[in-house]
Amino acid sequence: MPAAADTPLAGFVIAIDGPSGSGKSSVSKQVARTLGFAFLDTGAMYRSATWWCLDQGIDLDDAEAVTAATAQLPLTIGTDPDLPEVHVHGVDVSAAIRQTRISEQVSKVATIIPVREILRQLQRRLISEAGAAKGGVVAEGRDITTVVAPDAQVRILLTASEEARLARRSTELHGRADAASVAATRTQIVDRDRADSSVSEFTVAADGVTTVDTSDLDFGQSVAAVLQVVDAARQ
Ligand SMILES: Nc1ncnc2c1ncn2[C@@H]1O[C@H](COP(=O)(O)OP(=O)(O)O)[C@@H](O)[C@H]1O
Ligand SMILES: Nc1ccn([C@H]2C[C@H](O)[C@@H](COP(=O)(O)OP(=O)(O)O)O2)c(=O)n1
Repeated sequence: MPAAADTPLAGFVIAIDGPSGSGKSSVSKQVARTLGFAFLDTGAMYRSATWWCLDQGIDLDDAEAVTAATAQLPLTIGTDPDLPEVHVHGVDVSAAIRQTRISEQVSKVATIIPVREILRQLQRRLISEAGAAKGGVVAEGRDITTVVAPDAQVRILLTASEEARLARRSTELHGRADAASVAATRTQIVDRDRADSSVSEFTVAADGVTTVDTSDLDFGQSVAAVLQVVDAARQ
């Protein structure tokens, strides 16, 4: 359950967690579009904190400095699934936060516990505001079902085999999934998930969380599978 100080969330909340490349971001966006709900990409917030620290010349191994910078993070994040723009200090960082230099370093920031608490509070506030404005919100990340919004009406762990996730990310980054491209993608998927799993459990579903395995599903089938879980909860 949420910590005592947390106020209840507004709107219908769908929380989706899972490892890198499981389809969280793309599937959650499409589910939000279909339902007319808002969408929150919490990974983009960790990426933005990383971008901000690097921009400020902060050593990412200095946990205190990273925490202090995150506490002052001048972040604006869009919750429209068709316009999930991210600005830091007025700069549109939507593309910059997806660059390899951020992907390779974001786990350093995401594994600092006080940073997680700062972003958790901000995420709960954004989920509540977006849920109130649109009637519902799909929020995705690594700890939404367990830590940020364990009180969500729907909680889903979106998984896929390592092979499927590597092939998807390789196709996204390199336009193909041959042996060399998959090998080049491995650091961004396998190593990052290993680091991230030291602070969040996103490989095994917690009590009350429904697992949706997309290994053998195409994109449309994955969206349909999530919508089926949502429909069942709304009956
Ligand atoms: N079920 C699926 N089948 C095939 N490709 C998918 C599926 N789900 C997502 N993808 C593709 O895989 C890539 C990674 O998906 P993404 O949503 O970014 O994953 P995550 O947010 O979990 O890292 C994207 O290019 C996306 O279009
Ligand atoms: N709720 C969250 C969301 C993301 N993170 C971390 C884990 C990831 O390494 C980074 C970036 O997340 P993001 O969802 O953009 O990563 P992928 O697109 O799935 O590869 O942030 C987290 O620790 N907790």
